[in-house]
Amino acid sequence: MIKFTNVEKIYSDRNKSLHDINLGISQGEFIFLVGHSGAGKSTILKILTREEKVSSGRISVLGQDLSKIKHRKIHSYRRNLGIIFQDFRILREKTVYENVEIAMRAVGAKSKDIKPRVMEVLSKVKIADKYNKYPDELSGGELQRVAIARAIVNRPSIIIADECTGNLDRENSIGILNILNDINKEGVTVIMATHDNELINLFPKRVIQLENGKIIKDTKREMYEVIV
Ligand SMILES: Nc1ncnc2c1ncn2[C@@H]1O[C@H](COP(=O)(O)OP(=O)(O)OP(=O)(O)O)[C@@H](O)[C@H]1O
Repeated sequence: MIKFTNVEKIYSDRNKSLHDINLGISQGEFIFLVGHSGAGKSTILKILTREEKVSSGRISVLGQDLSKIKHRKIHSYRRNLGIIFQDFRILREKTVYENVEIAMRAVGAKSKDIKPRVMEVLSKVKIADKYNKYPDELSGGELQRVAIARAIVNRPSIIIADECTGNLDRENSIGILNILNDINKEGVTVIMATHDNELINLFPKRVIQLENGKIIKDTKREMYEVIV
C-alpha cells in the first residue's frame, strides 16, 4: 500500500536528509518511526503527505505514484490521510464540534450526514460531552482527542502522526495511543513518529528506526529474518 523505492531527499547540496530508503507498509499496519532529532522522521511523513517531493527514487501510496502526482491531484490524494500534529492545530475561535464539522464541510459532505458523524467520532475519542466548548477550555489531552476526531471524521485509510504525544503527560499519551490503537484495529494504517521509548514498549508495534536519513532497524524485517 505504501512503497518507498530507493528514495533520496536532499534539501540542499550539503544536506542529504534521506538516503536510499526502501520500505513497504501494508494496509492496517501500525508503525512507530523513531530516531534522534534530525534523523529524517518528519521528512518521511512530509513525503507521505506530499508536502515534500522526493529528490530521487519512487514513492507510491494507495496506488498513486507521489513522485509524479499532478499538483491539482494532491488535494484529493490527501483526502485519504488523517494528519495529527504535536501542537494540535485546532482553531481557537471555533468549538470542538465546529473544529470537526469543518473537515466534513471541506470535502462537501451532505448536511444531514454531518451532525451524526461528528458526534459519532467525538464519542469515539471520548470528548462528546464537551462538543460545545472552546479550545481554551480544554486540556492538551482533550485538544489532541479533538484533533484525532477531525483526522478520522472523513474515514481516512492512513493516519499520519508527527510526535502527537510530544506535548502530553504519560497518562494522556497512553490515552491517545489507546485511541490510535482502536482506530488501527478497524483497519486504518497508523504511522507515528515519536521519541517516546516508554510508549513504544507499552504498545508493541513495528518499529522503524532512522539514523542520519537511513533505516538502521526495522523490527518486522528482523522478525521475518528470524522466522525464515
Ligand atoms: N525544510 C528544510 N530545509 C532544509 N533542511 C531540512 C528541512 N527540513 C528538514 N531538514 C533537515 O533534514 C534532516 C532531517 O530532518 P527531519 O525534520 O526529517 O528530522 P526528524 O527526525 O523529524 O527530527 P526531529 O525529531 O527533531 O523532529 C535534518 O538534518 C534537518 O535539518
